Amino acid sequence: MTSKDRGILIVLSGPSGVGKGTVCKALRSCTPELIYSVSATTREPREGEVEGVNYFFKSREQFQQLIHDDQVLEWAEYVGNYYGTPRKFVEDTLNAGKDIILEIEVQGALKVKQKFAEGVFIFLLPPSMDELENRIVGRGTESEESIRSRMSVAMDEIRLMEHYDYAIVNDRVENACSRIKSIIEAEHCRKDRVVSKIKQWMAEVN
Ligand SMILES: Nc1ncnc2c1ncn2[C@@H]1O[C@H](COP(=O)(O)OP(=O)(O)OP(=O)(O)O)[C@@H](O)[C@H]1O
Ligand SMILES: Nc1nc2c(ncn2[C@@H]2O[C@H](COP(=O)(O)O)[C@@H](O)[C@H]2O)c(=O)[nH]1
Repeated sequence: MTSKDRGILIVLSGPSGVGKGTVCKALRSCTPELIYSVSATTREPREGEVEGVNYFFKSREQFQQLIHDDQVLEWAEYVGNYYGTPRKFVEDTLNAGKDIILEIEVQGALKVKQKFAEGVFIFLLPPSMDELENRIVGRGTESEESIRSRMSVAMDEIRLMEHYDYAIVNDRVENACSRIKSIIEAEHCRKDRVVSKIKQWMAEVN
């Protein structure tokens, strides 16, 4: 397998509450071949969250050890907690030729971009800032303080949108999901990815 036959790394970012998790869930149900990267975090589990499904929940000491052992591809401190992407799972998935999606905040996404410039970086936007706040509040998982912090970080995150390849408004989940699906399909048809496969076939024929 040539390096070009690796899977595609897709990074989905956007402010807290915009709907990344909801859109990802919809995407995964209609694209079962797409692999989802489960992050590690030091934040407390929310009601219903399951270890290894939503996150790998860690103490701060355990998380610092992961960083020390170079086991995270990227990490960031967000509203008082650490979040990071386990490195090996991502690398193994890509090497197996499968596509993987990371649902992460902006600082981490920019670190991934430095390492995987060929990745596909998608920014999810709310229809308006009022709607963003409605969604965070409506989810009912955050304290007043957490909502304030997340809304204030959201403005800084949106300012960094220019570093992304695509920007999608999450007006309706089905629309956002089908736009992301189209992006992934188009990325599979990028000339450089296809040309490397053709070259491989030609080398095998000769
Ligand atoms: N298109 C949409 N229209 C209306 N509500 C939505 C839409 N997308 C998501 N929501 C709702 O908004 C809330 C936040 O969504 P979700 O938890 O997926 O956001 P998130 O970006 O993953 O947040 P976080 O980064 O904090 O994990 C949820 O209650 C979800 O049901
Ligand atoms: N840099 C990273 N950010 C991550 C990762 N996993 C999740 N996140 C982002 O953190 C915020 C808050 O998440 P929440 O579950 O507490 O609401 C959100 O933007 C997530 O996308 C990660 O591995 N690295």
